[in-house]
Amino acid sequence: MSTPRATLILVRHGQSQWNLENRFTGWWDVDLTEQGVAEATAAGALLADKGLLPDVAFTSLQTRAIKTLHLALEACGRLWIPETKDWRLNERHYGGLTGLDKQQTRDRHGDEQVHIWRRSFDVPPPMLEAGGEFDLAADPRYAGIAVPGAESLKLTIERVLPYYESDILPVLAAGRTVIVSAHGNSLRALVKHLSAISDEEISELEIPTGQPIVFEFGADMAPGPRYYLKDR
Ligand SMILES: O=C(O)[C@H](O)COP(=O)(O)O
Repeated sequence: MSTPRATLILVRHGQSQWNLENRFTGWWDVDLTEQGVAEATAAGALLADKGLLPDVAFTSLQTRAIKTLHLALEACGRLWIPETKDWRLNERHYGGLTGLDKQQTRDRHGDEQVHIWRRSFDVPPPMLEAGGEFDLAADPRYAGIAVPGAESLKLTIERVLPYYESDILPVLAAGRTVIVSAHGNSLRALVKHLSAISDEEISELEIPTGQPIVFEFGADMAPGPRYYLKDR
């Protein structure tokens, strides 16, 4: 009997309150908006409609991704599947930009600087002030974890990729259909690796909210081209 084909479904959380307010979010824990709830439910309905049903789930420690996962799984009748939450799937840490309005930050520092902070490969945003309003060091969910002060995409990749390789890839290699509900930049990290996107070209890649992206793997576990499930 042949092993079923490994399939990876990536979903960025639905619209969050700070996506709506246009604020830098990173590790700060904000909830979904009403539109975000609708997007997450629609993502699950699409999985059901296309008959692509996940058997195993992974998500971050952040409410917006966890809720997106649960809403999507409920919509496709798969709330019962095993799920693992891990900080290594968290959004990249926005450091000292956390909580700031993205437009006001552009007005203050210029479009180019903000683009570098948001989309460069290896320039991290300014460090978060320790002990300030957005310091998560004392948050019990991060007990025992060295919460970063700021992360570039490169630093994000340095924790997402080892986790993918140690925890997600073996499940895929067993021929399972895996769903990962995560964040714009933790998913850019994964897509960069799976689609072999260069450090330069990755600045162009945007991940829309609530839109399942699919990779099917070959028998050699090489990922095929990615596609949006809505287009199939
Ligand atoms: O953390 C955030 O602010 C967003 O989720 C992603 O932000 P970005 O589009 O600036 O990378």
